[in-house]
Amino acid sequence: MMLAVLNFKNLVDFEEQLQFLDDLSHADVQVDLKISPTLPVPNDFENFEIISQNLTIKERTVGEISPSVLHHLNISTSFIGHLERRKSLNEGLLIVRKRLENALENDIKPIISVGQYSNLELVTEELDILLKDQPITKPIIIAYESLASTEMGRALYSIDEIRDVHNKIREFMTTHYPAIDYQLILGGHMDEVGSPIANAIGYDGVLIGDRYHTLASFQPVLNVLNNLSR
Ligand SMILES: O=C(CO)COP(=O)(O)O
Repeated sequence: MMLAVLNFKNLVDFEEQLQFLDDLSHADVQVDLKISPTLPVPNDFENFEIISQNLTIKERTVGEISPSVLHHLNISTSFIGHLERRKSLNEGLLIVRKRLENALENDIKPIISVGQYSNLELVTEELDILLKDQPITKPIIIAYESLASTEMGRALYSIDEIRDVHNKIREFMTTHYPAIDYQLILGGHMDEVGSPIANAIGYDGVLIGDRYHTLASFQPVLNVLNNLSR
């Protein structure tokens, strides 16, 4: 089954997000769909999973989402170091590592985002900095995102490029972290055209941002994802 992660981001009106969730709860969803609204809401929908956009560090701090809040909402998956968050808030990899430690300690499945640099070698270096010596014993999700494509609002990569990234990350994980069970997803202007290509290359799923604000606008993508999952 394809994995599809939908991330609403902070500029999408929250009422609109709630309406989208409600409409989706009545829709035909065949794909493993995970959705992160700006504010986490209880994970009690039947045909998709609510996940968190962020998770705090272990030390005492203010204004961030704690594992306890997520457990209360029955949420068990969270983004760790989403690329745009890291860039806009100038957040370095060491703090992302601390978020990951907190996720692992509290049984929260991390979606680890990489792709800060477009250079292939740097993608696996970034991944290595995050994974090194972390006690990962349960499945994780690795999201590679073409950050430039998200920022520019169009697909800036060629099929060869996203295939190279896919093969490089798979090879790196097999060589350096053979014990880690992971799903690899692709982000960066993914839509009804890009999703089948990602699937054909071998990605386990796609990461989609805030370009769709209503079920009606998302429906063509959902139809394609449903078909890929059947
Ligand atoms: O950042 C993303 C998802 O979190 C991807 O955004 P786009 O789908 O708009 O490129």
